[in-house]
Amino acid sequence: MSEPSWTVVVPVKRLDVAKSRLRGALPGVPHESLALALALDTVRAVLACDAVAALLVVTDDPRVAPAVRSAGARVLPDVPDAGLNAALRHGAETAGGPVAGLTADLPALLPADLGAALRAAAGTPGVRHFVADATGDGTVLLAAPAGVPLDPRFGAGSAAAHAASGALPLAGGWPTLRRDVDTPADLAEAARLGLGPHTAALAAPRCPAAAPGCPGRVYGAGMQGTVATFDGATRTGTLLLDDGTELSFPAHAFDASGLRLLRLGQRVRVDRDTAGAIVRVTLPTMD
Ligand SMILES: Nc1nc2c(ncn2[C@@H]2O[C@H](COP(=O)(O)OP(=O)(O)OP(=O)(O)O)[C@@H](O)[C@H]2O)c(=O)[nH]1
Ligand SMILES: C=C(OP(=O)(O)O)C(=O)O
Repeated sequence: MSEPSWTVVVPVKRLDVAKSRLRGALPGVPHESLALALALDTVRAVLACDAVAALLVVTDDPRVAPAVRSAGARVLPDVPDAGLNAALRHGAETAGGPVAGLTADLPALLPADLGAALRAAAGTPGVRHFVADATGDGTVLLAAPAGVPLDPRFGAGSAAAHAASGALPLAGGWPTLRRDVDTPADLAEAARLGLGPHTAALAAPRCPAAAPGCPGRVYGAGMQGTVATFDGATRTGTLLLDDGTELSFPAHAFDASGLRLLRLGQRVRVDRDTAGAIVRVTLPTMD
């Protein structure tokens, strides 16, 4: 485990105008509540990441600010209120030290994926690094070492823009980091990876039939699968569920099992809470 050193800057647009391509994705859910849930699940993962020293959320939204503040973030006003890159520059100038800009639409983000990317970004000193989104066109993370301006170029085609500006792409898999959510199809993909509790709480009740691809798909107590990967250092891993989907599990879900390790191929049961968050990965025979 490395020293936490990064300040992460997360810009959050005013909820009434944010995530316009997602409008109506969850019938019956107010759009602002969905946009807020995406941001809160992103923030939750950032704050749980062992490579992160501080989180700055740049926002003027009256619901976002108190919610992220009580989660442990520092809130900065959206100065100069000139879009995403201006907000990121404002946060980065306030930060000092190594700083990373991260989008607020990563509801499946696992702290281990973010931590691995930040550690990789520290690999080439003096250079900015970025992580492209799942399509390869956009950017989810831009990281600058101490003393190097963040110089963000988010927006359409930002992966190419960041590369052209001298930033190096990071090649790790990190599926939960690369899964930004702009459209209903993206939300279904994020659900396949495992939604954070805020988004799952909104999505789950809308999908009682647990249809494949449904954004709210939830595996209830008793869902079984086998261990596909397990990292003893982070206590996280992935499962291959019996319905053929892959599911990442966080450290606290492993810790709740009382087990000392998981073996690849081992059969396990997944317990989730009513909001859909994975609370325990355990042996099928254990209560
Ligand atoms: N503070 C701040 N954040 C912004 C602004 N514009 C975009 N963002 C944030 O930047 C990130 C990436 O933006 P997009 O994915 O394009 O999100 P969006 O503009 O809300 O979504 P669309 O309306 O669908 O384009 C999200 O975390 C947004 O909340 C802005 O003007 N100010
Ligand atoms: C802001 C970006 O795009 P999107 O709207 O696809 O999240 C980006 O990828 O830089």
